[in-house]
Amino acid sequence: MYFLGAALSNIVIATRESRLALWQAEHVQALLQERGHAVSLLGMTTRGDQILDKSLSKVGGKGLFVKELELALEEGRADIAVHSLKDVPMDLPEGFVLACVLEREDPRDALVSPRHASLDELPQGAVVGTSSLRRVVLLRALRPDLRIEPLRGNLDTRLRKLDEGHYDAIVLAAAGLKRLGLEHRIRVAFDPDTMLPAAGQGALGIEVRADRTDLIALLAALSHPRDWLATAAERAVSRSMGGSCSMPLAAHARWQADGALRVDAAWGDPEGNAALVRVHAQAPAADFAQAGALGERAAALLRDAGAH
Ligand SMILES: NCc1[nH]cc(CCC(=O)O)c1CC(=O)O
Repeated sequence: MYFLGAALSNIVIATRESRLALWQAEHVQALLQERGHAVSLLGMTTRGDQILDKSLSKVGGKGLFVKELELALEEGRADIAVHSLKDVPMDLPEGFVLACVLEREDPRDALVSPRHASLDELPQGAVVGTSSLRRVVLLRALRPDLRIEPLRGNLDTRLRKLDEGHYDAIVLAAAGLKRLGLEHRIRVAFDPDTMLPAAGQGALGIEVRADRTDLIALLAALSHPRDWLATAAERAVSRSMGGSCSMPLAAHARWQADGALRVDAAWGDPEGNAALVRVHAQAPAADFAQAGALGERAAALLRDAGAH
């Protein structure tokens, strides 16, 4: 029998069963199949999927979406887990690593609204749905008059709640809408400089057990080194700030024409008493150490400016 490279017999991807999670898992499945690997999916429901009535930040945060998948890797029921990088905790549990970060989709936030074409066109006091503290503080800085109401659930649920008339507009990640063929629902994708994205937004990361060096070598073929370094800098901002999703924090890194990496970061006071803090830092980032140091510098600037 002949194998293409060092093909494993069958790679099992552990995935949540939301439409977006399945799309992402199938995307990685297709990329690996193109390279000659046999790949199947193991669908599972996580605690994060079951808790739909409370704000995530109150019930334990992003880890809720990844723990069950990690258990499947631990027990050998699956080999890899595909995550929206935005939902991956800054520090993985002992024994797990990110094997790669793929090329990033659109990192921007998008406004979705049946009647209004942009944020500026929303009437005074309009109701905007989002449960992201980052989006709350950024929206409040742009339009203090808006009534921001909680909105949870997967993408289809959120769009349904909008269509049922509970909100005048909602804010979602452009990447998720594009992946699910819902790009036509986007009224405007926000300029990242006005609605600074979350660390890792739009990127996919693949998690494996640290001892699976066979998989780590194989997955290097899917890695996008520049997007991985940029998102590493963003994640370093979050880690340095104490990195939970209960923090209203934005971090977005972009490569500059001169080859340096520029990180923009913002922090807002959830109580709304202090003004939005906004900083940026720029440096060459040839490796993870430099990208991490750049992110930490941006975090230090945030703290100097009053973020906590
Ligand atoms: N927090 C949920 C989540 N995690 C990843 C995405 C979208 C896709 C991405 O950022 O990669 C979303 C939905 C959203 O924020 O609207």
